[in-house]
Amino acid sequence: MCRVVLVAKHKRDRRDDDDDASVSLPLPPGPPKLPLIGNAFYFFAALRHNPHRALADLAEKYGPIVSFRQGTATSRIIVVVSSPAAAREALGKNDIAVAARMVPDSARGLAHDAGSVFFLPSSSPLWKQHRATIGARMSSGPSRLGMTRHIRDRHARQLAELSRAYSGQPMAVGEAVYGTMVNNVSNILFSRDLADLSMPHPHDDDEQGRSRRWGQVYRAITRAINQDWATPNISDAFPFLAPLDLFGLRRSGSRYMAELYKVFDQEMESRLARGRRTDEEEDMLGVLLARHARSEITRADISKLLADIFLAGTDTTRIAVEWAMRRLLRHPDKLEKVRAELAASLGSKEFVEESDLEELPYLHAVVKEVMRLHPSLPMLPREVVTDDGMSLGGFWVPKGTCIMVNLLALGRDATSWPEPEEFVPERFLGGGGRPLSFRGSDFSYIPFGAGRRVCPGMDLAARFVPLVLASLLYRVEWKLCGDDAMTPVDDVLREKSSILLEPAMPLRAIPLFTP
Ligand code: HEM
Repeated sequence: MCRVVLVAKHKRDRRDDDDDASVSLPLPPGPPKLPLIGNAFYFFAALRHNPHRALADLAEKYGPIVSFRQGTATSRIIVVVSSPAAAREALGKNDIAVAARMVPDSARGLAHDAGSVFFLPSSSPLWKQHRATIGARMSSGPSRLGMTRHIRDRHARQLAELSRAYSGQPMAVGEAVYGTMVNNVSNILFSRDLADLSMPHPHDDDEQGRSRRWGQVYRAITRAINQDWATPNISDAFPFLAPLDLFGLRRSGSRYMAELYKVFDQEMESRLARGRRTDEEEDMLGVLLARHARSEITRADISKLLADIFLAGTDTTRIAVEWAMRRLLRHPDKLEKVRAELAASLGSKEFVEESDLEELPYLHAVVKEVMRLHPSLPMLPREVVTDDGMSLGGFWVPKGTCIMVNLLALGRDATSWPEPEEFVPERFLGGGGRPLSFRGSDFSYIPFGAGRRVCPGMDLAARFVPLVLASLLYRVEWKLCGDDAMTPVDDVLREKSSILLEPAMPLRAIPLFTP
């Protein structure tokens, strides 16, 4: 984009307080800056809890493209994008300019960012190599995801058996689903179940037992890392203080990340010690170790990649299923439609399989509607990397700016979605509905992002989330537990946010097996 033209066009709108005098274009509007501390108060106070909501309030006040600084006039600028048109311009037209992510100081511990598929810029050869490795195992097509279909069927069946075994007793639905997601990802990574998905023993009810059960020990680690990465940090607002790590977030991030690396290191050690079995040659660790043997990747970078995939692929999918169950249990008519579709389509089959999914349009519509209302990753973070910055909605966005696309706001945009707050899966069905895909072409609906940094686990999630949901609902009726049933719906739908957006109230419900 010709900067001179933009300079001329916007010269009269210039905001002197914000930028270098050599850049004569206005920044997007935003909250006023206080003397000395700039926007620091806003950054720390407003963004601490449920930032997507605070940022939606900002959009109400200042429009769909808003800017503020993490601290004083020299701190990093954050630009929040909250409308489909602005998102199209940011992620579609400016795809190359924003093909990187801001690295929070908390992610720099153990130099995680330097080998991370999530944080490396897309110009990095290592990022390209990582994306190719993931693409080879996880994109759709008979030779890729198709090869691991039997593993997903096995895990979905295990979850169905577990909920049937719980018949008549309260079950922590999200915890069981998390264990299923852990096993799905750990099998893609190294062909092994990390979580034990059996019924708990009576002695498991102590603290230790609970953390062992259903992979909860990993959930605690991934949660802590997500929380550290999301917490507004003084080291980011005032980079000259970063070496002191005053909030301790880098130290804490390093500690939890080291625990995750340890899991993958042990897998590598044992495989190197005993040699690969043939069934392991094609899993991600097999491919990476073969590359390591050719000196194409270090062991440290293998751990970083595996940690990223584990972090990105487990709780995101668990959250989607937990929201779907939460919504359906409060909408018995929609729940009944899903169950009726399953019964009609599956007939006398014992368990749902991935091959059944094509015949279940209403189930898919439910999943899409859930991801519209509750995107697991509500704020899509990018960084402007082009030297000249970029123009966005008639504003100037300089290099180094962190762009946050508010996916929650896009999914609830009233100009794109009639009755945006209502749970209406039918809007995604044909015949007057919007049969949208997840592919990121319609910017009112991009739960997996868009452009070159689009989620590489999208095809896997688009298969596994409906399969897991169907496995919970097929031949099982669900009843809310007493407390949950008495809680008003607004409280039940309250959100808790770190990097991810999950139900504040974990779902406990009673399955009733109907043979
Ligand atoms: C419901 C499930 C999921 C949702 C909603 C989700 C959403 C997202 C979003 C919004 C992004 C940012 C995309 C962008 O910047 O344009 C992302 C990135 C990513 N996701 Fe997912 N994701 C899910 C599941 C998965 C799974 C199952 C995996 C892998 C097993 C995965 C791996 C990744 C990775 C590695 C990235 C970083 C890509 C990069 O920066 O190049 N995700 N995801």
